[in-house]
Formats: sequence, C-alpha cells, structure tokens
Amino acid sequence: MRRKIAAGNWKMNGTGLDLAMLADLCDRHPAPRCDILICPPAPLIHRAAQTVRNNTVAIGAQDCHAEPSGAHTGDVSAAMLADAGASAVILGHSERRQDHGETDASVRAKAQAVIANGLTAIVCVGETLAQRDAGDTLDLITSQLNGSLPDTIAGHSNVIAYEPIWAIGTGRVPAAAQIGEVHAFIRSTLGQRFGPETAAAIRLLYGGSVKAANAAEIFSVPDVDGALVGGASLSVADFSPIVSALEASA
Ligand SMILES: O=C(CO)COP(=O)(O)O
Repeated sequence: MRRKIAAGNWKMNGTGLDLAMLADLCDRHPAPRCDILICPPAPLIHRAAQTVRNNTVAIGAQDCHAEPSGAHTGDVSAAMLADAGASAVILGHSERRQDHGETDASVRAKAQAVIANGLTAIVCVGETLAQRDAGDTLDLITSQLNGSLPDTIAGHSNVIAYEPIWAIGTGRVPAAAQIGEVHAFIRSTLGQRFGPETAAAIRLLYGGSVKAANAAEIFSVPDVDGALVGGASLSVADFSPIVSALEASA
C-alpha cells in the first residue's frame, strides 16, 4: 500500500517569519495518516527542519545541482540539502525547465544525485496547453519519463509529480478523467521499464491549482497518491484542509 503525500512547494515565497506556519501545521496534524512535506526556499530549509524536529512534517528542497561539490557558484548539492535537514528534493519542475533551461538529461543527473544521497526524488512532468490541444500529452509524458528518470528510481520511495503547466497557478484543473488517464499511463509506463513492483511502489502526485475545494475529488482519482501544492501550501488555513482531505482518502 502506497503511503500518500501532501507536499507543499513554496516556490520563491517566504521568509523566516513564515516558519510559524510549520509549527501550526504540525499541531493540527499530530498523527497524520499520510506523509506531509513542505519544500521552502533553500535559505529556510535548515530553520524549517529545526522547527518541525521530532514532528510530523518533513522538509524538502526545490532543486539541487547534480555534482557533490565544486566550482558552481550559487548552486547547492544534494549532500548539502541532506545536511541542512531536507529529506526530499523536487526536480525538473516546469518553472525550472522554463526559467533555467533544465533538460530531461539534467533532471535525470540531479535525480541520480538526490537518490545517491538517500533523499527522495520528486520528478515533475507535464504538458503545455499547446501540447495538450495538439493531442501530444502522452507522447510528451513518455519522453519526459524516459529522459528524466534514472535507473536508480527503482527500489526507493521516490515520487513522480504530474503537473500540467496550464493548470499551475491558473485555477484551471483538468477533469478527473484527464488526471486519471495520465496517472494510469505513468503507472503503466513505469511498469514497462522497471517492472510491476517498482511501478506499484512509486507514488504519483497531481499538481496544479489544488485547493481545499477540489482536493477530495482529485484524491478520489485512481493512481493519485497525493498532491504537490503551490499557492495553497503557503498558509495553514489553505493547506491543512488539503491534508485532511488526503487523510480521509487514505
Ligand atoms: O507548481 C505547483 C506545485 O509545484 C502548483 O502550483 P499551484 O498549486 O499554485 O497551481
């Protein structure tokens, strides 16, 4: 049975003042029936991990470099993130693919580094509106999975997030059947490459305009093992009901 995950991606939002939210979130979910993960900006990871220590919320990062160390000004390695208290790293988010020219190959190298450091890799895939309208969604997802997933994704508690780009920050959410189609397709594609056991173990998150109001419907879709939440992860008032909806579905 896959343990579900309510994950929050704070993106480039938040300062130390916002860490109070984490303590509040821990208090509201003292014994959650799902994993809860918050991925703040890198400068907050250490303090965030201290804030939730011995508690029920895990802390993750939003990116890392593929190399362990070296002359890479401004970059952070997976080992540094682990040292700071992160237990997971989001990789290949569409905003990084767009803003920083990340390719499937670079995402794969980063995922390899993350897994080698004992962290959970959360690899993001998803189509643009033009790709969906052209009927290219499943082909695009296939090539992103083939290119972005390292062989080492098997045998670990890793995660894939399906985030249609046209649903991110737009308030537009795919129909449940559309989410279900892509999640089932990802699961079967994983099965072909890694075998049924790995395909059944990897958790698949949906991301894109998840809110308290639509969470229960999204979580009822087969093969959806949780959510990667952007805007609604920034406040307890918005995020806690999403966690509760996931717990209710678990
Ligand atoms: O990109 C996302 C999470 O990684 C989704 O963002 P929103 O929930 O703000 O649409």
